[in-house]
Amino acid sequence: MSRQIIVGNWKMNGTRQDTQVLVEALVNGLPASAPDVVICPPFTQLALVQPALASSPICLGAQDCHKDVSGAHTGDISAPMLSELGVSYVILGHSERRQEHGELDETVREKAVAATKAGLTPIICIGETEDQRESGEHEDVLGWQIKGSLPDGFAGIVAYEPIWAIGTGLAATTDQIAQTMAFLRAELVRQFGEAGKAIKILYGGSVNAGNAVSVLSIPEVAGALVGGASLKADAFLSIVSAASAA
Ligand SMILES: O=C[C@H](O)COP(=O)(O)O
Repeated sequence: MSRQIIVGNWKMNGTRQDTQVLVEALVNGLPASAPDVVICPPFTQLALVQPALASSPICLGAQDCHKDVSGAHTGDISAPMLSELGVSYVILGHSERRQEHGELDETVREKAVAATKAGLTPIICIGETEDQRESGEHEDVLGWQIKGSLPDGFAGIVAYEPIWAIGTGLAATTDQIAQTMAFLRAELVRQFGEAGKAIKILYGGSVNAGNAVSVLSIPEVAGALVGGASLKADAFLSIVSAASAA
């Protein structure tokens, strides 16, 4: 299997002091045989974190970007602005933005095009609700999200995050993850042909130091998108080490 990638999504957390302490611990504690590691602080911390990563293989990511390069979009940040800050990955279509901001698949797709043009690697999030999982609609929902959110020629990363597992401490079971990953791989090949085989698929949703080894050992799981556990250096480094061993 190609190198795994562990992405830490800090969400709306972190004072400057917290950030300095966390980043120093991650840089100093990163194992020698680490997988690819990306940390995604809030926008306000990007300029602070970037220099701290200068001598580290840890990459800088952002939690969203606008589809336009500039314009009358109050409160938004463009992909070129992120690129200027040394950002190389960007999370798009996270369920917390789809739900809180009514973000549509089409918007996510347009953002992915803009991010790629700016030299960023898009990490596009998809996931079903608890009701959709319980009613057996989840594969239909995920198929539509893949078809609607990923642009032609997509060469970024997909993160499968069942909404009902985010922030709950209850990750999907290894069987649920394995079945869904196999489905997503088939959908990616259906949409992109051979290129669909190379698109990395991450799992996100209550990944922690206790379940990381089992989750990251599942076929087709190319890494993890980690929320809460990414805010604690020891927990996040345990997940990174688990990826090294997977
Ligand atoms: O982006 C990260 C996902 O929302 C997972 O968050 P979590 O690890 O706190 O469940």
